[in-house]
Amino acid sequence: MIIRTAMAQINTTVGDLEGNKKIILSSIDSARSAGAGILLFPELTITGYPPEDLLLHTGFLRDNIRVLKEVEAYTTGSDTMVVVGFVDFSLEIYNAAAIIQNGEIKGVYRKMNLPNYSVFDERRYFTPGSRPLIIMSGSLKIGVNICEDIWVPAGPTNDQAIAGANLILNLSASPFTSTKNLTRMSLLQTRAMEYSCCMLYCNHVGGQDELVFDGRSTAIMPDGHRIVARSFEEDFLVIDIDTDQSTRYNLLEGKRKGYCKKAEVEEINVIIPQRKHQEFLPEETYRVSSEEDDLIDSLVLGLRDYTKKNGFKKVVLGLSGGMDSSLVAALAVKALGKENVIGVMMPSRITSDESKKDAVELAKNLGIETFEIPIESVFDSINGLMRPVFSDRTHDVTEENFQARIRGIILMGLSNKFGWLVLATGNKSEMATGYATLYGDMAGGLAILKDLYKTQIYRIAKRINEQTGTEIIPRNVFLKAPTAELREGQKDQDSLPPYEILDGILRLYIEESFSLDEIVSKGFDRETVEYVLRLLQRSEYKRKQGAPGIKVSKRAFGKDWRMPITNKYRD
Ligand SMILES: Nc1ncnc2c1ncn2[C@@H]1O[C@H](COP(=O)(O)OP(=O)(O)OC[C@H]2O[C@@H]([n+]3cccc(C(=O)O)c3)[C@H](O)[C@@H]2O)[C@@H](O)[C@H]1O
Ligand SMILES: Nc1ncnc2c1ncn2[C@@H]1O[C@H](COP(=O)(O)OP(=O)(O)OP(=O)(O)O)[C@@H](O)[C@H]1O
Ligand SMILES: NC(=O)CC[C@H](N)C(=O)O
Repeated sequence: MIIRTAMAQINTTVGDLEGNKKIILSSIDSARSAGAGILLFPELTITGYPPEDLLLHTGFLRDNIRVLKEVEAYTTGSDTMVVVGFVDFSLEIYNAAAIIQNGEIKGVYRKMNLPNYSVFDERRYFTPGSRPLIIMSGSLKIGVNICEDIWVPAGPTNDQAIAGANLILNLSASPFTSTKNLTRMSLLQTRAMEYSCCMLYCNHVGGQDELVFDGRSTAIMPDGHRIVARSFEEDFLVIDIDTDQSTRYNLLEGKRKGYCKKAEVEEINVIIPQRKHQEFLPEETYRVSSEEDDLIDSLVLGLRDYTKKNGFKKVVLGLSGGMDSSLVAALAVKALGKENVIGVMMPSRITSDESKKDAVELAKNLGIETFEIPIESVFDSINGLMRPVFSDRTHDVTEENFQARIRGIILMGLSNKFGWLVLATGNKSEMATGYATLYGDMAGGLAILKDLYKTQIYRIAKRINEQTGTEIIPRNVFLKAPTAELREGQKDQDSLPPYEILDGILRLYIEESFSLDEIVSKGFDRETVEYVLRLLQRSEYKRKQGAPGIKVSKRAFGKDWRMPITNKYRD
């Protein structure tokens, strides 16, 4: 049996019910013109994902149902079966998929496995569904399920396959991490091959606060053949699926034989149009991108969507001539175009000529507008103002931080006056150790490097230069030692262990949850590990007040990291 299927990998926006509806309706038009019998959307299509506490407002829930009804009405006169995500609402709420055809909702599936780990919080809101769903179309059986349903062992896919499903439709909102593509792809391939099923997996794409969804929606056949949509951008895949391939593989390999018991499933009937010939079965299109390319693409999409979806056009940042601000500026230009990025040089008497030269060269290479606003007079003024109070106390970190805070005031002033979003430049190594000034260089709306260790930052910056084929980020920025330039001769490495060691320790503690002793057993010096973990533990208060970042790792500071501030436990 040949079915023409379409997957709409779309970039919806949380809470933009009308905007999302427009995208859904236009995808329905595309599916109709393509002659598709099935059109699949990502998880919670109507509300966007994750809607978080909007789900606690009945007005929002009702508006989502109203939009669903409008989508339902729009399908009148068409036999394309549309599978769209929405919030089902009847006293309790369910993360659900509506199966709609010709102006009628034929059935609703409620997600059974609600993820509640990492960045997911679905049990805070949703009640789990209780029954897998099968769509019957003559001898064709199609299972519908939602994202996490396919990740768990013995989930609904299992029951649907045992009940005879030869095609599985999964609506997904699976956020990017640097290792997710490999895990996800091998999972999907395993499911398709273990159940001898054809599978359509439609993932969301776009940035939503600290999350980035990378798309890569996938059609996968029982022989493991994969057709994958574009990453980090919208896409519309049309594929003719021969569902008999599932039947043949099942007979050949006998995987479902012996499962005579009928699984507990709900059945609905929908007539799905068939085709005579398989015209669209693209070549295998699965490709593995390099970690650096994926990271660049995810940061660019995360920054672009955060900026646009929050109503900003331009961004502003302090340009120090150091690596962090150089990389943020380069990524911002990739995301928004050079005309929408403004760099501000704010030298003090400590700022070296080398730093000034590097900042100017970077700005020139990127072609961005710059301002130079020296901070010396304000610094002198605040020192004068405080002299009677500080009396004979020696200069220390207080005065260092004044400089960072003056820069924060200037950037926020530019933001207020011109409506530019301030980009903070802090990285994960700094955020972990508290090596940043609260209300100073931590000021800003979005900290795009917040989930990248300093050692990764150098690799990504190198890759940006390779991609552009020029030294956009000047060579000297790579060569000189990192410095906060808040006191004469200061180097990061005066306060922190070398970044290779620091990042190694942090990664084991944050991403792998190792204990102090376990980290030491990996070959790190005990005193250094103790020092790093103390820094990490005592700077929690800073992270709680910092700008959101973009999650790209297994565990990011943000939704994924909920350490108490007041905490006496020491490893
Ligand atoms: N548990 C807690 N809960 C709430 N607040 C707490 C707190 N513990 C301290 N505090 C507050 O925090 C203050 C200390 O924090 P803060 O004022 O930020 O200052 P602090 O952490 O002492 O100093 C900032 C450090 O970051 C370095 N830095 C700054 C800027 C850029 C870079 C760079 O390379 O990128 C590095 C700088 O050289 C210095 O070593 C305390 O004076 C106190 O007011
Ligand atoms: N002279 C300066 N002019 C403008 N902004 C500055 C200046 N010094 C610091 N900043 C801002 O404060 C941020 C924090 O400084 P920091 O030294 O950590 O970053 P960096 O100089 O970009 O990188 P690195 O840490 O590799 O030297 C900078 O990224 C920049 O946005
Ligand atoms: N929305 C979901 O159910 C996502 C959970 C899933 N494990 C993922 O990251 O892909």
